[in-house]
Parts: sequence; C-alpha cells; structure tokens
Amino acid sequence: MAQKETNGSNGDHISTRPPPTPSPLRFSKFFQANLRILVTGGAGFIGSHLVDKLMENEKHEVIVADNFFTGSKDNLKKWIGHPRFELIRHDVTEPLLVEVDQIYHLACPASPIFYKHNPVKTIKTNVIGTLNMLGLAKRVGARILLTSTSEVYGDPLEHPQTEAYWGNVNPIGVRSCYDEGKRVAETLMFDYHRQHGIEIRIARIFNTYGPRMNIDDGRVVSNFIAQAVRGEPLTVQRPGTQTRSFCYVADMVDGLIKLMNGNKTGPINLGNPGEFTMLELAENVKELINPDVTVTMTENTPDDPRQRKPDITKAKEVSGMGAQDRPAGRLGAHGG
Ligand SMILES: NC(=O)c1ccc[n+]([C@@H]2O[C@H](COP(=O)([O-])OP(=O)(O)OC[C@H]3O[C@@H](n4cnc5c(N)ncnc54)[C@H](O)[C@@H]3O)[C@@H](O)[C@H]2O)c1
Ligand SMILES: O=C(O)[C@H]1O[C@H](OP(=O)(O)OP(=O)(O)OC[C@H]2O[C@@H](n3ccc(=O)[nH]c3=O)[C@H](O)[C@@H]2O)[C@H](O)[C@@H](O)[C@@H]1O
Repeated sequence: MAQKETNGSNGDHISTRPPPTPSPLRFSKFFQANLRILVTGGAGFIGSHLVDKLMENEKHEVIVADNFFTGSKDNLKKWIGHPRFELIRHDVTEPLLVEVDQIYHLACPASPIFYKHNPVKTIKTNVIGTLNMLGLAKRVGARILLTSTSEVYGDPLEHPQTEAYWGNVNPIGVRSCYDEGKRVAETLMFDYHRQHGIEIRIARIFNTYGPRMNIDDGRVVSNFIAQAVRGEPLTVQRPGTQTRSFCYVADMVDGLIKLMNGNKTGPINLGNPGEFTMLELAENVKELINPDVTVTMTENTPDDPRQRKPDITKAKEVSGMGAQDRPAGRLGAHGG
C-alpha cells in the first residue's frame, strides 16, 4: 500500500499507512471493558502509580506484565483480585500474546545500580523487549507508548534539552546498556510506525520521584531522604555541581496518559524544568528532614551527565500537559 510520511521535528510524525485492525479476539464474548490496557513494568515505581490512575476509570481493564526484577507485587496489592485487573509474571524478552488496545511499555530497570548490575539483560530488555511489544501492537492493532529517558541525550552539550537535540552518548560505556538501549528502542518504535503503521507514542522521562521508589536502589532522592531519616551523612557524588530536574510521579503519570491519548507521536520530554545541583538538593533535604546531618563528598560513577533540564514546550502543546511545569520549588512541596 502506498505510504506517505511527514517527518517533522515537532513531534507529530505521521504515517498515512492505516493502523493494523484489532484482532477479532479483542471483541470476544468475554470482552467487557471499553479499553483493555497492558502495562509492562507495572509493578515498578512509575508503573504502579500509572496502574492506580488507569484503574480509577471503570471502563478500563488493566493487565500488568512484570518479571519483578525491580518491581514488587506489594505495589499492586490493592488491585490483586479485582475483576478488571490481571497480573502476569512475564519477562518482556519473551513474546506475549494478549488482546489489548493500548500498551504502556515501561519494563526496564531504571536505577543506574540495577541497570548496570546485568547490562546484557538490560539491553535485551530494551531491544528484544521493545521488539516483542511492537510485534504484539502490530498483531492486535494496539497503540504503544514507550517510556524512554532523558539519558538518550547522554552528557548533553545543549542546555536545556529539546527533543531536536540528538545527544552526546558514549556507545561503549557502563551506562550504554540503558541509554543506547533506549535509543534503539526509540528507533524500533519509529521503524514499526513507518513500516507497519503502528500508532506510537514516545515519552522522554526526566528524573521522577515520589512514594514507592525503592529505598535502596541508589537514586539520589531516595538515597538522601533515607540517609537524612537515619541520621547518616548525605552522600553527594563529585563534583556536586551536576544538575538534575525532578518531577513528581503523579504529574508524570498524568503526562503519560495525556500523551497516550493525544495525537502526537513524540518524542516528547516529560519532566519538571526546575533544576538543582546535587549539593543544592542535599541542602534542601537536610533542611526539610534533618538539619543535624552532614553532607559528605563521595566518588562519582563513569559518564554521569553533568547537567539535565527538560525543555517542555512540546509537552505543553499536547493539550493540558502543563502539569509538569511546576515552579522550581522545594521537593517537599508535594509531600511525596
Ligand atoms: N524513574 C525515573 O526517573 C525514570 C526516568 C526516565 C525513564 N524512566 C523509565 O520509566 C520506566 C519505569 O521506571 P521506574 O522508575 O518505575 O523503574 P522501576 O525499576 O521501578 O520499574 C521497572 C519495572 O520493570 C520491570 N522489569 C524490568 N525488566 C523487565 C523485563 N525484562 N520484563 C518484565 N518486566 C521487567 C521491573 O520489575 C519493574 O517492575 C522505565 O522504562 C524507565 O527506563 C524512569
Ligand atoms: O531521568 C532519567 O532520564 C534517568 O535518571 C536517573 O538516572 P540519574 O540521573 O543518574 O539518577 P540518580 O542515580 O538518582 O543520580 C542523579 C545524580 O545524583 C548523584 N548522586 C546519586 C546518588 C547519591 O547518593 N549521591 C549523588 O550525588 C549522581 O552522581 C547523579 O549526578 C534514573 O535512575 C534513570 O532511570 C533515568 O532514566
């Protein structure tokens, strides 16, 4: 079939190839909900909050597929046994056959210490896992959203980062299994979109924080809070002037749902442009939680990005997605 594409830099790539038709099984007599939604990685931090939000809509049926590497059933315990909810222990590096209308593809360890723990598995999850989910989307005619990352910009030489920036990424470093893995995942999404007409959405998520972060997964917000609560020194990795921009998880989930249901393919940056140095963050946590703790400088890890701040102009264009644009206030303002 003839196919025409526009490949604009404004997040609205359009393939004129019609999307695949839903499988007839989707409309079997067991079908009840208006929308059946698969969330891979739904037992994790962001995924479980996304499931909570999706389940609020009584017309949704939600299926979670997760291998529980970094996620936990505990995050979903309030939904286990619910008639509109199913939990499958499944590794996305293996094919999955389910009849769904939308796929939120989150499965991937996100904390640097976990994704570096088994880098070959991490890249398999990003590449083979995304291929499998795209194959599923093609077979059943589902729309698929990938949670990519600000790490696709690597150690960015442009600041703040717009979606048009191609990044500065080390292809052979210890973070490459994750950042290059996500870059390949984005490539696969666009190839399936152009070649097969799959309806795709790509979110480039910037550092997100909130309840259910693993206390011991090494991410900076949970590390500092846990250290402050225990009365231990806050470990700022050198030089401490590196920056990050932190988004509250409820805002992230709203952004993901709006992106999925809007008409832009992305990639679209999702995050809060409020930018902190790690030293500022430590001082902030200290002041809010335990003014008696000290701040200590420790060794950093290779290829740590020196600055990161999203340009969220495009996110704001997707109707009502300004929720991420919180003032660059104190992290505690959300009580998360
Ligand atoms: N949290 C952030 O700041 C952030 C930033 C950028 C991008 N992201 C992306 O968002 C997504 C969710 O991140 P998170 O912070 O909730 O991480 P998380 O580690 O809490 O959740 C990831 C989930 O995926 C599951 N998983 C991992 N490998 C899998 C596999 N092979 N098969 C099936 N399930 C698997 C884990 O068990 C876990 O439940 C990830 O794709 C991550 O790359 C997160
Ligand atoms: O938002 C993103 O795109 C990425 O952000 C994070 O990766 P990173 O920014 O390295 O997250 P942290 O491990 O929380 O580190 C943030 C900064 O804090 C510093 N840090 C970390 C831990 C600590 O105890 N002290 C400390 O100063 C690190 O050196 C780094 O500069 C996530 O964990 C990735 O999954 C995600 O894709």
